[in-house]
Amino acid sequence: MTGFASYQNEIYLQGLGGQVPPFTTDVTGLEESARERLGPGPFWYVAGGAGSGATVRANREAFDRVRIVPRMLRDASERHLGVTVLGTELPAPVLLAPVGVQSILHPDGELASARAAAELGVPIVLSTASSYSIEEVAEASGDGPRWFQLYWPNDPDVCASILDRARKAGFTTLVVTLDTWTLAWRPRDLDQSYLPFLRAVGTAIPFSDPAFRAGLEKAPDEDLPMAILRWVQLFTGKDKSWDMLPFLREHWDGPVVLKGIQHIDDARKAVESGVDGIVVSNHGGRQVDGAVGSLDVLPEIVAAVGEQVDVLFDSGIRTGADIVKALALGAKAVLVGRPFAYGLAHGGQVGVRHVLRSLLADFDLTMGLSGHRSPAELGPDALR
Ligand SMILES: Cc1cc2nc3c(=O)[nH]c(=O)nc-3n(C[C@H](O)[C@H](O)[C@H](O)COP(=O)(O)O)c2cc1C
Ligand SMILES: O=C(O)C(=O)c1ccccc1
Repeated sequence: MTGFASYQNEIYLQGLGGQVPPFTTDVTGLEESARERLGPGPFWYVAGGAGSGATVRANREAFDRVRIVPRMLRDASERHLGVTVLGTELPAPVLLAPVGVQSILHPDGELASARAAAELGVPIVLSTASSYSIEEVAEASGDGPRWFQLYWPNDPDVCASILDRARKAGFTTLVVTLDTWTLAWRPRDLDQSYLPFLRAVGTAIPFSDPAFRAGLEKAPDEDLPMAILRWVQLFTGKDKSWDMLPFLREHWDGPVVLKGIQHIDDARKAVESGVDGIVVSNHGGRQVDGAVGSLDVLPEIVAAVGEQVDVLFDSGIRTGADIVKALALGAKAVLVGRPFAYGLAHGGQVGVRHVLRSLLADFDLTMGLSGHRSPAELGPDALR
């Protein structure tokens, strides 16, 4: 076995010396064990969804309705899983999704996940709601590939300043999240009155930003409530529209990707507005309750715009088979959210690395055993 699948051999061989993996290799089982490790606030902040949780369930049900049809005697023993997406070379078509406030899961937060991702060459997408600054995460990420996720602040000077810092710190691609201009009704968080930002977690990027600080009379550590208030005002987006996208182009010289697309008309608008890619995502079911499963809309969006822009996918990826399914339906790459967040909760950098290696090994083996040597060989005919 080659590549990521070698993690399987490594685990079995270590077993001969009496060693077992740091925690489960079943990524679908991580939520349960994270619940035992985390307090109810952080656990439900990650695991919860909008409203009744119907969209979280719809995301998984969409995967369950699609099945892989394996092919035999095609010599898929050697696989090449690498892809180039928007100018970034990926060892496999997988990125770490932007996940904010990671220090609620482990004190090393984004630094740990950046280090784990860099070890494997997997890109991170750093959230605007990071618990560490852009520059701190860039240092942890080292030579690792890194993209930056923007929550678009209402103040253009703050926006330009954050983008400037991200570019200077080696972030190559900009991912603009459109679906979270305010937080959804999230009963699991509301019942506990648990919101990390109001405790100044996930505010490191603006709090360390000169343009943000210029709008404050006192530094954030001298008047925390005021700084938090300004943070809320800045990131509760009121005034965004399609015709404002050129502003981002002016302030970013790399590829621009819109995250949170679910409707084909919005996918077409994204293309018309000249962006380079989209992420078909419903934010892991955290924003609109009762929404369609993200995988359900992927094929129609790929059919509408897949020739013009790179279509990425997230929401519900938990196994190697899920990655195969999303790629077969036309995604160029997938983003993984909660699984790596649970890995972080289980053991910082080592935990994220273990989750990523498990998921990638599972993907590698599922590719081979279903008769596919590379992502390019996957199409709708691989599925039923
Ligand atoms: C705890 C948590 C925090 C998140 N924070 C952000 C964020 O700051 N920015 C963003 O664009 N998406 C954020 N997301 C959404 C993820 O990027 C991604 O769309 C989603 O987690 C994918 O679904 P999955 O968790 O089922 O893989 C967050 C998700 C979780 C679970
Ligand atoms: O919780 C989320 O889903 C999310 O995207 C977010 C929004 C603002 C700050 C941190 C995370």
